[in-house]
Amino acid sequence: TRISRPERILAYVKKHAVPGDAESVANAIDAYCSGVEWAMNIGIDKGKILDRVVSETDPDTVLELGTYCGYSTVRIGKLLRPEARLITIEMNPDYAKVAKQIIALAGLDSKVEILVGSSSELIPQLKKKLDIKTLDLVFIDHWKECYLPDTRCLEESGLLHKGTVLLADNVVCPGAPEYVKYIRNSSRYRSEYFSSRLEYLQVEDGLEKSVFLG
Ligand SMILES: Cc1ncnc2c1ncn2[C@@H]1O[C@H](/C=C/CNC(=O)c2cc(-c3ccc(F)cc3)cc(O)c2O)C[C@H]1O
Ligand SMILES: [Mg+2]
Repeated sequence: TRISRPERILAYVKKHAVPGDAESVANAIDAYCSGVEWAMNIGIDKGKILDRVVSETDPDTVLELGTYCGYSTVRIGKLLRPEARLITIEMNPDYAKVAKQIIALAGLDSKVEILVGSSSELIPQLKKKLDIKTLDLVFIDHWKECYLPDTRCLEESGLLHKGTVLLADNVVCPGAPEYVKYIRNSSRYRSEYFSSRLEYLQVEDGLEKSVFLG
């Protein structure tokens, strides 16, 4: 069988990116997905909103749900302070294998830890296994029907503090209606919608930023 789309992306990044240069890795993935074949990375337009939220939050500890090829992992990782940590959870071992190489190529492996498994199983273990107290930023970009149950799990695991930022991709396309309904109606969050476009296309999509109020 042909190599997978993530492996085709990895091959292109190996050929076109500069090792240790995270920006060139993200640019190579964007060039491939704009010019050769679409992939479900957050992309350039929503990526700029992600960059702004990460920079404004200036987090010590970040959790990402849904690594895929590691594109947003690299975009976030390159903005973090040296002592900050980014934990990213990916249930598909083949995707995790590609992401690990892309993150290493970007020179970010010292800041990033990839956990292979289901978020619903791993979130309750984060405090014990990874000595994490609380999370400053959570980027949510995995299966859309998992956004809400995992957010509830983060709350119940005591991983959110007053001011923790949740940033969810695809709240318009493909959409995460249960998550949006919950988070916008909850008195425990202050939410804001950032309108943008679906990665590499002219379709509307956007990000929902929600600050946990404790
Ligand atoms: C529960 C759980 N735990 C750990 N990893 C998990 C997990 N659920 C999915 N994952 C992992 O995240 C990744 C999944 C992401 C799901 N993202 C999507 O389905 C997705 C889909 C689109 C899209 C838009 C328009 C279209 F016409 C077609 C597709 C765009 C996007 O930005 C997306 O993130 C890979 C998967 O292995
Ligand atoms: Mg997405």
